[in-house]
Amino acid sequence: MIFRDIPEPQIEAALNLASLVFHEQPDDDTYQHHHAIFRRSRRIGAYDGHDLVGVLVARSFSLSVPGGEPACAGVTFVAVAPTHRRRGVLTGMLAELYRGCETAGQPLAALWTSEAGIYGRFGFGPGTHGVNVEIDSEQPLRLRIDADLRPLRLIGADEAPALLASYHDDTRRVRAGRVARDAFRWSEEWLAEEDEDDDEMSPPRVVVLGDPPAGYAVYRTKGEDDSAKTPGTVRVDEIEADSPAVAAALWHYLAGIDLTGLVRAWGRPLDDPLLLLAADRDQVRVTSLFPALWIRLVDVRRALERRSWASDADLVLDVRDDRVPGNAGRHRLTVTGGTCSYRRTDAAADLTVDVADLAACYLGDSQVRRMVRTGLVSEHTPGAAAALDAALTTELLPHTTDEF
Ligand SMILES: CC(=O)SCCNC(=O)CCNC(=O)[C@H](O)C(C)(C)COP(=O)(O)OP(=O)(O)OC[C@H]1O[C@@H](n2cnc3c(N)ncnc32)[C@H](O)[C@@H]1OP(=O)(O)O
Repeated sequence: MIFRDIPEPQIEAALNLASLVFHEQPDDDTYQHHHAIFRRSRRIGAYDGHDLVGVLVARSFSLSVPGGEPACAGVTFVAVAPTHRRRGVLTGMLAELYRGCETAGQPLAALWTSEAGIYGRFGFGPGTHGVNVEIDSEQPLRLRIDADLRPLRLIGADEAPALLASYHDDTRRVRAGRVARDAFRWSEEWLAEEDEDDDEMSPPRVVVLGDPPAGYAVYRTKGEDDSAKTPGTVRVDEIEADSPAVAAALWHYLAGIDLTGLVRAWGRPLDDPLLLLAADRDQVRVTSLFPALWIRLVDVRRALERRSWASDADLVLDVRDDRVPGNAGRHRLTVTGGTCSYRRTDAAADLTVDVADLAACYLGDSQVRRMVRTGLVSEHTPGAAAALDAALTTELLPHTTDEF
């Protein structure tokens, strides 16, 4: 088996392999869209002789981390021919990816899983979580604070990138785990006319409060479904607000749209203020909690050095990583004044941690102390886990909206 980049003339073969594996028959528009993604990305192929039997696409973007935004390989379209499963094709493609990340200066890789059981063994850990929230909007939404009364306005999806891109970038500075959106991402993906998963959904609607914007929401609607006994539904894809009062105004608007009786907000952050603002938690319910973006610290030293830190620390980490040997072993993490250095050492370890668990804690989502309590991380020096947690902590939990 040979692993190498897929040349542009073979994109069609790679797309055909992906369609076969994902049991899909994309229409023309979707095919062209996927073709554009493949053209713009690194494409790793697995070849059995001349036959392409595996594909892995690595998109290139920056990911917000506390105090920075390092380059990240966004892994997607991972597909192995049904004839070649469980023969190490995925393993080989990921090894090739990790080698390429070093050359490309990408200390991080990230992905959304199809099945959560696949990627932990390759060093990925769930770096952000999301919650799905449902609001019963057959009755007026009751919130515990007053809403900002400034007028709301609907803008065209084509106007949104120019008006909202810098606002969205500001949110990335306070919420780690967010992908940078270029013009292609905004127009062709985030605000695409058709919803790729549900063709009954309306085009995207964008509502803005304030000028300049103090908050906005992106949503789609769907009419009542008699057979499923589902009322007209508002699906909220994104809502950002400068203040709780602005958030309250946007939620009231979304819950008050005529001919709808249900608001479904997908993948909200665990610390979404809505959950505290709701006067009736039977009306505003969390329906599921799931790992969202999985993160891989491909280069642990660079990844740690690219983020900012909340408190000083001096700890020796013994990192286990059997896929990227350069990461493995004992390193001294010294944090002073918000920045860190991370150097190899022979000193005794304070903590032994798998690289996937370190990734789960990297953006401030998971706690090292919890990992110690559950037996995943070994603490050799009492207090070491608490010290690392204090240094990693962030004001807001990390959160990812964009699937890729
Ligand atoms: C980011 C994304 O694109 S997510 C989409 C992932 N793609 C899919 O789900 C499409 C359908 N599935 C496939 O194409 C393939 O089965 C893949 C990509 C999931 C796995 O590819 P393979 O080449 O068979 O994996 P490979 O042989 O390298 O297996 C590596 C290890 O992962 C394990 N593994 C592979 N698939 C799975 C799975 N679905 N669940 C749990 N473990 C898995 C293997 O058992 C093996 O474990 P081992 O090292 O302990 O023996």
